[in-house]
Amino acid sequence: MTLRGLRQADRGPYDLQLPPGTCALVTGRSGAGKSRLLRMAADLDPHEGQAWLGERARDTMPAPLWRRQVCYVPAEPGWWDDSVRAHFPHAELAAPLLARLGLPDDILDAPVARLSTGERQRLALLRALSPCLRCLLLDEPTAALDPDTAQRVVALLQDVKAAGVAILLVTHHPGQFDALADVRHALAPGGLERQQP
Ligand SMILES: Nc1ncnc2c1ncn2[C@@H]1O[C@H](COP(=O)(O)OP(=O)(O)OP(=O)(O)O)[C@@H](O)[C@H]1O
Repeated sequence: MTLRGLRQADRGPYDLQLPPGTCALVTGRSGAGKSRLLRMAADLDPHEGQAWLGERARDTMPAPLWRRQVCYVPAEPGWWDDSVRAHFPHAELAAPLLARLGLPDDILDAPVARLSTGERQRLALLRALSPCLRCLLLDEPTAALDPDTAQRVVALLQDVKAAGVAILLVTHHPGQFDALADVRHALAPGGLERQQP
C-alpha cells in the first residue's frame, strides 16, 4: 500500500510506502491522530489525498472491492449480530487458527455478549483474514492481551506478512512487535517521521 498526501483539516499530510509483505509500526502520543490515519487509509472518513494498492488508486475501484483487500481492525471492534459465527462467513478458515491464538474451540458458537475484551480483539483479527486480504490496518491489536497471548498474535501476524500482506500497525507498545516490524514511524499532527531502527 502507498499513502499519498492523506490529510484532514488539522492532520497530515501523511505519506507512506508499505510494500507487500512488510510491516510498519506507527506510534505517537494519545490523541495524535493514529486511528484517524488508519481510517483515512481504509477510506472510512472524508479526507484529501489517496491510498493506492499497487498501481490502483482507491478511487479507481469500487469501495466494496477496496474493503475486501484493505481491512481495518479498530481497537474496539464492532459487532453487528448477537452470534459470533455470523461474523465469520468462512468459519472453516478461522477455526484452525483459534487454538493458535489461545481461543477455545467452541467460541464461534458463543454469543458476542459473553466474550471478554481480549477474545473480541483476537476474533476481530481472525475475521479480517480473508483470502483477498492485501493490507491489514491494525489499531492496538494486543492492547487487551497478556504478554504470552500478545506474542501468539505477533506470531500469527508474521505468517500473514510472509504470505504477502502489508501490515500498518498502531501501537503504544512497539517493543511487542520487534519480531514483526520492518520500519517504525512516529506520528505527529503534520506527518509521519521515520524512526531509526
Ligand atoms: N473526524 C474527525 N475530525 C476531527 N477530529 C477528530 C475526528 N475524529 C477524531 N478526532 C479527534 O482527533 C484526535 C485524534 O484521534 P485519534 O483517535 O486518531 O487519536 P489516537 O492517536 O489514535 O489516540 P489514542 O492513542 O488515544 O488511541 C482526538 O482528539 C479526536 O477527538
